Amino acid sequence: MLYSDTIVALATPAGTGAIAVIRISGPEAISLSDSIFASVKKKKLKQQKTHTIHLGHIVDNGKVLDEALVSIFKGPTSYTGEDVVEISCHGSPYVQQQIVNLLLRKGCRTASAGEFTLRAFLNGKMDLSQAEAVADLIASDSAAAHDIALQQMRGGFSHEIQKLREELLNFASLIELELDFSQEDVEFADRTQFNALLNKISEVLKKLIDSFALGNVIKKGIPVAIVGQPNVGKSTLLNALLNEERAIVSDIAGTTRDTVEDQISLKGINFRFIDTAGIRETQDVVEKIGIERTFDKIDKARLIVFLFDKVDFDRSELQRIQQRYPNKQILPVCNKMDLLTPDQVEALKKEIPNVLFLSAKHRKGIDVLEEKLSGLVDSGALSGDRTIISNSRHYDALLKALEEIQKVKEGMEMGLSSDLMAIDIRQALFHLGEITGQVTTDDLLGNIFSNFCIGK
Ligand SMILES: Nc1nc2c(c(=O)[nH]1)N(C=O)[C@@H](CNc1ccc(C(=O)N[C@@H](CCC(=O)O)C(=O)O)cc1)CN2
Ligand SMILES: Nc1nc2c(ncn2[C@@H]2O[C@H](COP(=O)(O)OP(=O)(O)OP(=O)(O)O)[C@@H](O)[C@H]2O)c(=O)[nH]1
Ligand SMILES: [Mg+2]
Repeated sequence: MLYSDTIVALATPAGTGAIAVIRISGPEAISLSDSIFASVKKKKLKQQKTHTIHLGHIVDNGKVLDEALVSIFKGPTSYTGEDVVEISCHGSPYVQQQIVNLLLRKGCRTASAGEFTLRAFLNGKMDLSQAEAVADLIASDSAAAHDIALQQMRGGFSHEIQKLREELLNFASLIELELDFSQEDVEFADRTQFNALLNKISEVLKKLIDSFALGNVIKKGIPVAIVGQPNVGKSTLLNALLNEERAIVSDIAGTTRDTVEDQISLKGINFRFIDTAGIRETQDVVEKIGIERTFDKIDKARLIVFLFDKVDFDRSELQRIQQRYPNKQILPVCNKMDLLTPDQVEALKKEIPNVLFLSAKHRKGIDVLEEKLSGLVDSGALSGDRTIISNSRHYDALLKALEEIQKVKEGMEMGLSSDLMAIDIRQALFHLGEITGQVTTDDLLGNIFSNFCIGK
């Protein structure tokens, strides 16, 4: 047992609810609970089996505070690996506070953010990437982000990394052993097998690294900038997409000054739409700042909806944006189709092959745009078992691990001596271990768990 103190925290949100859950973990969890709980069956929790629930009263100095259900989980078969007790009490803030205070008086300590999960990690109940996934799962607000977190929580990719790391560790030991026999020129580590392992590891690492572009974007929501000249209907389109009068619309060119943004989920993926100030030459100081912000937002966006509203729109503006952002997906969209003749529509279609038509004001064609946007996200990558990483800490560690693996491979090809190769292998092992938590520092753990909720 790593910890000698017993921690307590409210596991449900503060405030009034039907029921609130108070969570206790540590060596004294059961005895402390016994000291404040009188079960209707008159049996002590200590005598009860793990994973059982008991009805009774929470009593403070002979005074009944609440009727409650108490669940017990005996270590090591619990979430944290320690003895855990959960008190489900009535959800009044007063009752919650009284019970927590009572437990503090009896000798519990207030849990810090994420401390239950930190203990689960330190007690070997989960590895670090699984613990991080718990926080991601709680924070996930779209189906896709939820899927990624859940997969990671189940150990999807950390088990794979762990296995590869062990195989690499094996070779490291053999190669280090060769150092002891350096006079005799022996090779304990089969170089062909070792090379095959290095290739396998690089392949896995590369796949995971590539998945980050999508994973990160899914976690944060895909930023889509709506840009175009003043008055083309950008704010109207934002409102239509959000189904809410979010941005001010008027027939005065230059209405939107500051950017306005909001999220919606399309087919389980979050998109963050950013309405921007219309681009034009202007002497207005405030409008100028707004237009600068438009370009800042385009820099950060992943997709650009270029909106225009008439047949004779300024083609040079579209070209300028295409030239300035050659690596971004730009979607030309023609608004106010209600004002166009069928001939004009046909002509535009011919000129701009992938153009979409809609009428933001009349909410026509919005579904086509939505369809198109969600189609642009590589949905094939989302379905199936492919692992997607979404955590930048993992991404950094994977990049560094891959770099070291490449060094080892190059070293082998150049016939580098075992001692130098061993150093690079150790580095690779270090970075792989950072992901699963086999290598940690207090700083790192502090960083990760302080972002959790209290009670988690
Ligand atoms: N009331 C409650 N609900 C909860 C949690 C919790 O801690 N309490 N969880 C917290 O996040 C999640 C469930 N996760 C859990 C994971 C493991 C164990 C557990 O007791 N594991 C044991 C024994 C498993 C068994 O054999 O039944 C173990 O792993 O050894 C409990 C909850 C979501 N819902
Ligand atoms: N006929 C028609 N008018 C539209 C349509 N969409 C928007 N409008 C009108 O176009 C005018 C400008 O709309 P906004 O949404 O404010 O335009 P904007 O692009 O945000 O303009 P700035 O913020 O000034 O850059 C308003 O009068 C809208 O009602 C449409 O589909 N058809
Ligand atoms: Mg506007």
